[in-house]
Amino acid sequence: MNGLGREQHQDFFIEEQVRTDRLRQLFRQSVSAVFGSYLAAGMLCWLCWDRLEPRLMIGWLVLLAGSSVLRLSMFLQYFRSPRSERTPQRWERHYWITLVLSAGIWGMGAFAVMPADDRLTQALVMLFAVGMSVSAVSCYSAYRYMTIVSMALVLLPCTLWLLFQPSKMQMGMAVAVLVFSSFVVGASRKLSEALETAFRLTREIERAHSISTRAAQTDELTGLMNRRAFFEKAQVLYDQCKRTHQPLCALMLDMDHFKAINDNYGHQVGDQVLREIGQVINASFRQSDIYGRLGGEEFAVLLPDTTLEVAREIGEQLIRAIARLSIDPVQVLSASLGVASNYAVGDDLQHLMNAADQALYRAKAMGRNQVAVAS
Ligand SMILES: Nc1nc2c(ncn2[C@@H]2O[C@H](COP(=O)(O)OP(=O)(O)OP(=O)(O)O)[C@@H](O)[C@H]2O)c(=O)[nH]1
Repeated sequence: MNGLGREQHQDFFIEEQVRTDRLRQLFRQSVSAVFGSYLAAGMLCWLCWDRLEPRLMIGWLVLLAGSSVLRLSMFLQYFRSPRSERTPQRWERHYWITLVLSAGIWGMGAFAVMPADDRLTQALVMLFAVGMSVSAVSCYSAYRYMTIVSMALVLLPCTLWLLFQPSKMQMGMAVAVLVFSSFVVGASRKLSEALETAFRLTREIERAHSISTRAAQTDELTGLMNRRAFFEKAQVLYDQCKRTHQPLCALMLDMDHFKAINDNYGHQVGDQVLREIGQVINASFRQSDIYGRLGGEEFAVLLPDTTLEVAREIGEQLIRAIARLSIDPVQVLSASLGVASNYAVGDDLQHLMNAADQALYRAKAMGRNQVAVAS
């Protein structure tokens, strides 16, 4: 993937993360809406029990209870599902369906129970409907269109009916509700934009942090871990092997006569040699092993759960692989390697690395291009 392609891919990835964050926010914020909408309807029915048609109220409350149970079971499924399955693709449609159903039942129910000739009760019904629509702003702020649709479904049936009534007071109430709603819709846009910006910024900061952390831990030339990252990870591995009484071996590798390669062919060729050695090392070890470039032409590897004999054999294979490299115009390439085991040397990482280093210098002293084991 080229630079532009990678950037587009990362932007797409951030967009997906922001959508997932919005969905999580929606589910977290709106659990209370299920109880709130049922309570509001229940309270309205209780307050107006003598003024409204009981059969209609009971029918409304039963339908609302059904849609609330449906919504609650969706919330339960969402919160019980593994994080990897809480995706917008999986949940947004479900959410929309249950939202439209419950807001529709609320709005149509309020319209059905509204008496044609009792202004006080009409005002009370409108008061509760307006309260419901205001709470939609706080519950669905992560999804602006959900706010608007739920407000419309709750408010419009009663409001439109009032708008076309002959009385000035009824018409005025409807117009006031519509004007008030238009302000709420405007505010919901600002709120959802602010939320989305906050989610995007958080994700971008996380991405920048992970890029800078990776850069701080990586050796630029070879792409392997740098010295600091190697010793940080090595300490964790060393402690873990010590706790679990696992054998742990260290390999120290140093190129032979590397100065001559630089002197004879130039620094760029020297750099290319280091890059290719980095690739050989990268391809030679397990995921559980730790390896990095300690500096110059020196590399280190830690092999958990590995005996000294096996580590020595792995070291032999590594210097044979390096000797087989053909990097034009370099004629001959070789490396020396020292091996040590945590069973044979002192009680900390530094001792283990020093022992492998001393073995490396013995390999150099014995004529290079070979492996020496710490005694
Ligand atoms: N091209 C290149 N050279 C480097 C880099 N880092 C260190 N060097 C060179 O590596 C060389 C190391 O030389 P020495 O320490 O004398 O080791 P050597 O020539 O390999 O000799 P022995 O280790 O004794 O076999 C020096 O010339 C450094 O300048 C690097 O990142 N790129």
